[in-house]
Amino acid sequence: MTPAFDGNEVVNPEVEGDAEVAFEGALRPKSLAEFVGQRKVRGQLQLLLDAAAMQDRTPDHILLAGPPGLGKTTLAMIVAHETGRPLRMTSGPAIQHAGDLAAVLSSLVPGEVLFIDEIHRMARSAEEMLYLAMEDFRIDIMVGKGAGATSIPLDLAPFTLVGATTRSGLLPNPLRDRFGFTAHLEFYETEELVRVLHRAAALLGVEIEEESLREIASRSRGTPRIANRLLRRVRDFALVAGTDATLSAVRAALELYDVDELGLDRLDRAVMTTILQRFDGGPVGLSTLAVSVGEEAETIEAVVEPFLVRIGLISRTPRGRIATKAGWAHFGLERDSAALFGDDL
Ligand SMILES: Nc1ncnc2c1ncn2[C@@H]1O[C@H](COP(=O)(O)OP(=O)(O)OP(=O)(O)O)[C@@H](O)[C@H]1O
Repeated sequence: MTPAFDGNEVVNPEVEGDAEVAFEGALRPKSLAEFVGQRKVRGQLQLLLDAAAMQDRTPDHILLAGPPGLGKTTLAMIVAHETGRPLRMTSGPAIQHAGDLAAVLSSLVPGEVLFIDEIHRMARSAEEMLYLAMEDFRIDIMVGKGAGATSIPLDLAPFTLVGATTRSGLLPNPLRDRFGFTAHLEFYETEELVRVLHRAAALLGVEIEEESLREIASRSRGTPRIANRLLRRVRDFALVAGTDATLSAVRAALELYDVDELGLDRLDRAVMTTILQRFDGGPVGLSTLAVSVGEEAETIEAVVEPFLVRIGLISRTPRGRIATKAGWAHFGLERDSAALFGDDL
């Protein structure tokens, strides 16, 4: 279900209207050479694809792990494009029974790239079927029930599985072990996002100055998807205001959309102020935090936390999340004096 538009869709990777999806599709790089950043992963992937091509076989299965919007779907598409094979896309939540997976696997053509997004959310029974499929390109189809049940082996066409997950820790070891290569995607540096934005601005025909691109990049939570969306919001802002996309237009647009100088959005700030004020800096457990801000624990863990940890505003401890010195400072608070500020920062 697509949540209602609340003016914050620009920085919430969970919200995707049709226009946003079409926009993303148009901006996706088609080859590894066009893919910005993630230098190490690109090199590793290139080697894997080249070796498979030299031996005329399907590339090993690939697991892509990392927060939303860093390019997992894009990389899956690139694997298909670079190998010249068709791509089949599905997602963990769509595979609720082993039969759902059997239907997909049995219809793959030789060499096809199968992309399973959110692979950690697949049904357990399907996971077990996938082990055999990944290893031996074979599945066992169960026919009948109870004492009369028999399993019929079915050979599959060789395929490359590309799995994507925001929570690789949730994948069972037997599944994780069957991937020949796991790529951990990292948040992007500002300079890399500037390159992503240059490319997007050229493709969208947006005229924008270098310093404006840099400002957008530095406030994009290290995430290309967010950078591209902010660019679109800035373009809209400049269009409606009848100005160029100058630095001051960028700042005004980002202020309008509640994106602060570090790129924190409304949910990031809600999490931070809850830790700082309601729990006096923590430690606070994930589920308590999720209830307090009215958001799913999974969203907090996969979307909000990785970035707050990366920029050093919180740290994760066995007892829960705690605000760091920098976290207190960013909100103009100090631990001892925090209690004086009440709940409405
Ligand atoms: N390295 C990159 N260079 C240029 N553009 C990128 C790069 N990575 C991602 N993008 C752009 O960011 C957008 C989001 O990327 P993508 O959908 O691949 O992310 P994702 O990791 O699959 O996210 P999710 O897990 O939420 O599906 C796309 O429009 C894509 O063009």
